[in-house]
Amino acid sequence: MEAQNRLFPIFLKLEQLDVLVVGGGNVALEKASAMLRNAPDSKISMVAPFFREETLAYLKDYPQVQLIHRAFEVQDLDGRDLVICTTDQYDLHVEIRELAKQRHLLCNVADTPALCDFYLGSIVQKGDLKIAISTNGKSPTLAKRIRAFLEEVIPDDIQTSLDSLETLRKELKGDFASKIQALNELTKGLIFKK
Ligand SMILES: C[C@@]1(CC(=O)O)c2cc3[nH]c(cc4nc(cc5[nH]c(cc(n2)[C@H]1CCC(=O)O)[C@@](C)(CC(=O)O)[C@@H]5CCC(=O)O)C(CC(=O)O)=C4CCC(=O)O)c(CCC(=O)O)c3CC(=O)O
Ligand SMILES: NC(=O)C1=CN([C@@H]2O[C@H](COP(=O)(O)OP(=O)(O)OC[C@H]3O[C@@H](n4cnc5c(N)ncnc54)[C@H](O)[C@@H]3O)[C@@H](O)[C@H]2O)C=CC1
Repeated sequence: MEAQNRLFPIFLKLEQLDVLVVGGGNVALEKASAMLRNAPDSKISMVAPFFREETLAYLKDYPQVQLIHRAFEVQDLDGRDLVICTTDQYDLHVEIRELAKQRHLLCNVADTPALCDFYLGSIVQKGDLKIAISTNGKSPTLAKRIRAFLEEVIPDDIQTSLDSLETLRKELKGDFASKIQALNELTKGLIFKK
């Protein structure tokens, strides 16, 4: 079947990357908190002439997040891996997107999908299990609803299964193919029957 949603999801180790958020308002808070909820040690810098109180209050618990209190300047992109634009300045976002392309750094423009190299997803977290949901940009609200549904139906003790499987995985002897076969057998009846 041909893919309808052609986005390719990956799971980033944000503590090893350097993220710049341009803007310090509501959307900046939404995107920064999405990263920090998942990766509390994320290396993030935020540049804005004005930071909303709510943003500052939230960031108090994350002293590693660097705040730069002025308008964006080109050198703010130096050494970054990702840039997320959240201001109310469309022309600035177009300019940053262009600068990011030249530097081969990935760019998200929160309110303009056409300018994005990647989208943030809705994230389900249960211990080590993490599920990222994308609606291909069509309805973030539906993504949020599906997240809430999955949070509800996935058992909280899924972590126990994961821990047992990790132990087993380490203990299993034999070649690659026989390990796969054993793990497939073991997990057959584990969850979600149709
Ligand atoms: C393309 C994308 C780019 C990106 O931001 O990466 C994007 C774009 C836009 N969002 C807009 C609005 C809203 N976004 C949310 C919420 C979330 N948005 C998120 C991701 C994404 N949003 C990416 C696609 C994800 C996908 O494929 O589904 C989530 C999943 C992740 C996160 O942000 O952490 C997070 C839910 C997290 C959760 O709770 O689980 C809500 C609802 C709410 O806040 O309750 C609203 C208001 C209601 C509405 O409009 O639907 C607008 C309109 C702007 C305007 O009107 O001007 C645009 C621009 C446009 O669509 O043109
Ligand atoms: N608030 C929301 O939930 C949503 C907002 N939007 C859109 O997203 C944009 C941003 O919204 P908000 O975060 O609510 O606005 P906001 O007013 O809370 O924040 C805008 C931020 O951009 C910063 N900024 C402005 N010029 C800058 C520059 N040259 N360099 C660096 N930072 C700069 C401001 O200092 C401020 O921190 C708006 O265009 C809005 O229409 C879209 C969807 C939802």
